[in-house]
Amino acid sequence: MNELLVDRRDDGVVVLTLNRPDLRNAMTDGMTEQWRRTVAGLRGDRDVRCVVVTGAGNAFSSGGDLSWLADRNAESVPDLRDRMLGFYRTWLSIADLEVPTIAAVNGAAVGAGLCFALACDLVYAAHDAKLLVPFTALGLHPGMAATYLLPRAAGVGVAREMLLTGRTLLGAEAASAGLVTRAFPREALLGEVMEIAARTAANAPVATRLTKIALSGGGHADLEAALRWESLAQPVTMASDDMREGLAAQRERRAPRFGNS
Ligand SMILES: C/C=C/C(=O)SCCNC(=O)CCNC(=O)[C@H](O)C(C)(C)COP(=O)(O)OP(=O)(O)OC[C@H]1O[C@@H](n2cnc3c(N)ncnc32)[C@H](O)[C@@H]1OP(=O)(O)O
Repeated sequence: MNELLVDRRDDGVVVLTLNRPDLRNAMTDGMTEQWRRTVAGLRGDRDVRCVVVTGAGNAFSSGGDLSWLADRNAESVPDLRDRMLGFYRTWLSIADLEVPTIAAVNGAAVGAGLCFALACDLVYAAHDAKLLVPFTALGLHPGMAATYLLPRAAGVGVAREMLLTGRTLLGAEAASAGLVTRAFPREALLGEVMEIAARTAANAPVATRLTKIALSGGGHADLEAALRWESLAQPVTMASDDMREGLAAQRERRAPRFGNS
């Protein structure tokens, strides 16, 4: 079974769909391996301008495969540690892509599935999507960088409540709490996300990649570090054909035609 669907569109947007709807897109070993190979193929591909991830059926992802977890009793902690590190790093490699990444959370996003969505640059959720991280209810310590990604997205208070009590947020509440970027009615979600992705993909590629790098460090950098980076990166784009094209398009009231560098 193809557990990860890949749709490459002409506008530079690639849509990756987790495809085990019968298990609510649980992250099985097969899907994890397909994800690893697919992301490796996208890395450095200059035709790709934006990556969208979503789930087939009515869920985004139900997270770790519960039947896999149930079979783990006999393995040693060091062996499991290696496997879990590989599992986390494979899925979170989405954060290493240089182009903008967008999660379209079309339904439930649970545990590792929610963390995976939060590793994207932008997270759009259906109003009624259930978002939760019930690790401790399953007798588990959080994984997939939950203790890093949740506080970073929504603040320590929201992260504490979700991780310690297991509280479920619906997409609309999650948007108010800052956990996700914005929420849309379920039937409108994918259309809205594809418009946002197309707009993002149409922006100047080098300027976009440099902006993503700046934002990923920017939250932690001090003002001086931000100014040092910007005073290097902005002149790089000032010297580019893309800026000349962007200014001409603005003057001529037309859509810009950026190069592929
Ligand atoms: C290391 C990583 C750890 C973690 O990620 S911890 C978190 C683990 N995940 C969970 O605890 C989520 C469990 N699933 C759910 O809460 C619900 O599902 C949903 C809210 C995601 C969706 O609810 P609904 O649409 O009502 O579906 P349904 O009837 O509960 O499930 C349909 C089928 O999907 C299987 N399934 C659901 N989640 C998982 C999973 N995470 N791993 C393996 N199978 C799963 C069920 O068992 C069932 O199967 P059948 O039709 O044979 O009864």
